[in-house]
Amino acid sequence: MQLVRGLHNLRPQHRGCVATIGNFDGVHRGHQAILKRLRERAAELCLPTCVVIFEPQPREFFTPDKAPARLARLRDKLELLAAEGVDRVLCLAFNRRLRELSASDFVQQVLVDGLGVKHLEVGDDFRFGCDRAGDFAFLQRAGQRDGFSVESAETIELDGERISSTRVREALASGDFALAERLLGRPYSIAGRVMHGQKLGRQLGAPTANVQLKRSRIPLQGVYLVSALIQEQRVPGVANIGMRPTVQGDGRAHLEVHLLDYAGDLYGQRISVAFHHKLREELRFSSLEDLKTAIDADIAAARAYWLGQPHP
Ligand SMILES: Cc1cc2nc3c(=O)[nH]c(=O)nc-3n(C[C@H](O)[C@H](O)[C@H](O)COP(=O)(O)O)c2cc1C
Ligand SMILES: Nc1ncnc2c1ncn2[C@@H]1O[C@H](COP(=O)(O)OP(=O)(O)OP(=O)(O)O)[C@@H](O)[C@H]1O
Repeated sequence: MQLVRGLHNLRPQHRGCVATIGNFDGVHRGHQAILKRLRERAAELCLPTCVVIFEPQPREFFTPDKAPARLARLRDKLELLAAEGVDRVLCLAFNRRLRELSASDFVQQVLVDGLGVKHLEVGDDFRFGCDRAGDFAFLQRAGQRDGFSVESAETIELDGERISSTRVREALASGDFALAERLLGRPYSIAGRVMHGQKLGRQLGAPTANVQLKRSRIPLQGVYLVSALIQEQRVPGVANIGMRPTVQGDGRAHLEVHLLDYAGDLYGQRISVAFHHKLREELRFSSLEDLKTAIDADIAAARAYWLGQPHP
């Protein structure tokens, strides 16, 4: 999959494609359905598929403090889109210039002059351009004028309700990982490189892999039953996501994973941590001894859980 950052990096050979536009945060089953349609249309027209995304996402630009925590950072989003068979991603910087672009200028500059779009696939609620003035009817008129077809994908629902990134975030916040998995079509996971920590974990009897988060806001906080994908092997464990109030934190959220019966060296490796069940909230303990007792209980709960389950 090819990544093109910014309109100025589009070349004549990028013209002519089947495209869709959106945030695609989490690449959930609604997104997957649109991407499937995109692949089908692309095969019919013998053209590559292109997904137009924004970085930051529009809400992060408008209200950085109120925008919801991302399900996936850009790197993970690109990996998920590649796994869906997307040929090209055009990543546009969402800034003042883009925000002020009218719907017709967006169509002209991005879709017509930039991408030479032949077919556009959008969700039924899709809106774009300054003040969200562009909608499906607008795109259809533009398509008739500029020579591209537009199709509105049917809404994908689960249990009678539309699947959305917002709904995945709500499922995670309420600890409903089974629902998150049904919305995403896979368990919710966070990937990152294992970094050196304070080396306190060993002292606590639970060595932990510190997974670099590289983002300030995470849609989860607390202690979880997890499994980590390490060189294509699933290893069960327990994880804490939070500020570690008991030890001297650095004011940033950390993801720390203790893997059951695992002794390998993970430093520098990129691992993917899948979340299966919430055990408890993160707490401030009055001593390291109390924290150790709590972590021992978390590990015992994880062992009991995995005993009753098929191996992850
Ligand atoms: C299963 C688990 C549960 C944890 N729960 C808490 C907690 O409730 N409160 C807290 O302050 N830290 C908690 N921690 C984080 C520990 O403080 C942290 O792992 C320890 O300080 C080791 O840090 P280090 O790897 O940087 O040495 C937890 C860690 C694990 C693995
Ligand atoms: N459940 C769904 N069924 C069909 N199309 C969808 C569904 N969810 C999103 N889409 C479409 O996928 C494209 C990208 O969606 P986008 O990520 O912007 O929205 P979303 O998943 O609904 O997120 P949010 O909850 O943040 O609004 C848009 O065209 C959107 O209409």
